[in-house]
Amino acid sequence: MVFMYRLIEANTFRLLTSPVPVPYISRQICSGLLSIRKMNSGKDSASEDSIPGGAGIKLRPSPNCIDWRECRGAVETSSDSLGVGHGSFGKRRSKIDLRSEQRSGDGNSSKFGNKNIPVRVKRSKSGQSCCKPDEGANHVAPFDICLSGSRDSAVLKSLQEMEENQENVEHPIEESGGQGVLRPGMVLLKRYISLGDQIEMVKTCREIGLGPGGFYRPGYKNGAKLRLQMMCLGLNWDPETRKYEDQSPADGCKPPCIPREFNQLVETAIQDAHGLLGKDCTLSNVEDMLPAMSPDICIVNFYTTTGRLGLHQDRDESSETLDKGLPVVSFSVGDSAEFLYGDQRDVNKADKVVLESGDVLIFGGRSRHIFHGVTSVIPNSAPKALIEETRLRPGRLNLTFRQY
Ligand SMILES: O=C(O)CCC(=O)C(=O)O
Ligand SMILES: [Fe+2]
Repeated sequence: MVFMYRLIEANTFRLLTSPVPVPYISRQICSGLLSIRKMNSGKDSASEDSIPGGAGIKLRPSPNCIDWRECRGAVETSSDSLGVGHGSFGKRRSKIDLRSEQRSGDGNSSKFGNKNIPVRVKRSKSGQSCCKPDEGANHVAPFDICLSGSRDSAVLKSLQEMEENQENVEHPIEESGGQGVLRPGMVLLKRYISLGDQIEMVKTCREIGLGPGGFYRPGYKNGAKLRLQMMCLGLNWDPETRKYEDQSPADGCKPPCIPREFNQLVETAIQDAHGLLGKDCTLSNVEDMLPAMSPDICIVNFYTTTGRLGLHQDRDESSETLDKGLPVVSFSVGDSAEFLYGDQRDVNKADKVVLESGDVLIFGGRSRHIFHGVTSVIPNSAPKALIEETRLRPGRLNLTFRQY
């Protein structure tokens, strides 16, 4: 009943508008201020399942993005559910201890919050929404990255298939080359995120993703769609304009904030990557190879098992960020994926690595402009306990953090 209400309400609140270029914006939404000044209008051809690059604006992100915990419109978890925000996610590690953590008995621990209690979605007591979507447009309910109901046949089927699959399949960690420096400025931390933190990350993304500025399927004006669901935190990235803006094209809402715990984990991961790079005695300053950064943007993608993303460069951040080579930090959770990367937009010339649940990939410095993409998601490869705890749909959650 509550869920029905939620769906009806979501349909009333969300709308789908085609992304419209906003050359000059000075907008105030929910006390957030952002100014965008158009610098140039360089434009490449946009195609389905690729994210073309092209920096074109100068903007100043506001620290006053929506605090999704206080202002999440129709979505609220009960006080006994997520417990997010009270933990110390990401603070716990200063040394790299990767493969062992996820495999060992305590690998599912999380300081992020209470891990055992399922997410419960209900209407906010206040019914408050920071966002007043426009009226009269198409209404689309946000995409739910988790399946509802523990007895959902899709969950049971997925768990069963996963069990069968994982009995036969060799673990791809060895095939994928393990962790380390993949190329100058590009570091892979295998199984870096503990299972407990992965679980909390899924629950948090699910909760934010069901609220204002949540998951939707991005596309272009010509009707082509990316083969993924997306939600942007901090600032919204628009595939049509390839610009960062202060509202989501799906519902007109201001993007929710990046949870503090996510940013802490990013910072710790960069420090640990520096630790790895520091083992190379010829490097006098690891920051020359891989600069540090403070993320103010997080693009959260969810790929179903047929999802993918064409080769592209991430080059829509500010010229300062790009010139300094401030890294993109990517978290993978759920099913594994084949990730391609290389110097050209050519799949035949690209290198391949399998990104598994818990992996952190960092590319900055001389690798900041690499072409990269996801060619396939490997079905039934997610950790079983993650699916059991979160009911994450078959597929892969990916979070990429950037500094504008
Ligand atoms: O899913 C991934 O691993 C990559 C995502 C990505 O490249 C992006 O969002 O720009
Ligand atoms: Fe990218």
